[in-house]
Amino acid sequence: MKLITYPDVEMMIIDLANVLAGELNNVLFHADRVTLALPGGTTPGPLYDDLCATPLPWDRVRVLPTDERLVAPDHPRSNEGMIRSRLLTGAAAAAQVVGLCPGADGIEGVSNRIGAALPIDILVLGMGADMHIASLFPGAPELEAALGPDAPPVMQVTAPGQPEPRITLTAPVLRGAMSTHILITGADKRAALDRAVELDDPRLAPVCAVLKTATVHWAE
Ligand SMILES: O=C(O)[C@H](O)[C@@H](O)[C@H](O)[C@H](O)COP(=O)(O)O
Repeated sequence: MKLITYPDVEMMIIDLANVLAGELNNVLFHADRVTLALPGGTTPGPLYDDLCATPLPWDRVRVLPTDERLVAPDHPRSNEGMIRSRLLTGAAAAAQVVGLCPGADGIEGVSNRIGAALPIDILVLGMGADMHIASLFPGAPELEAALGPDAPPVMQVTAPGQPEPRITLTAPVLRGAMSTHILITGADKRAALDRAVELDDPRLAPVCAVLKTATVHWAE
């Protein structure tokens, strides 16, 4: 794990947006398309506000939410909706979002749809103070299966304490990313990160599924 500590959140956002722009361009230098997996939640919005202004061939960028609440894309709690409103604007309006919201073809259909966008090239994750990433929550009955080497690429899971069930990319897909960034702020999440490093067990701290190869970006 590499940990970068920033003097403030604004500096962290500016730096990470630059890093992501560089990584996206590097992939696009030798590939037709690039898959960028992004979290929902409240932290990454300002990152998307910065990133969307980056001049790059956004029409060759596939954006994959790391997870989704089981709500319609136009619902205020939708991660896809948040990503569309904060990232798919300006230069980045031409990017393609591959959503996780199941249609009539259910989770099978989601799995088929995201297949063409895998493996992930560049992964950005948030983390909860309970050490969850995406919607891999400690204590969820489906966690063991979602962490396993034979997990399907995407699963519907329980999210303890959350208002609705979730759809999440599973650990093998997240671990398969070429580059992984974890974006966290505040003392609670910094303490949670230290706890995860100590536990070193994804069944107790799901972030451990990707931590060893991740760059963690943190500001108070
Ligand atoms: O659906 C979601 O909410 C996210 O994908 C989730 O994994 C998020 O990254 C963490 O819960 C941190 O959320 P905050 O950024 O709101 O603290």
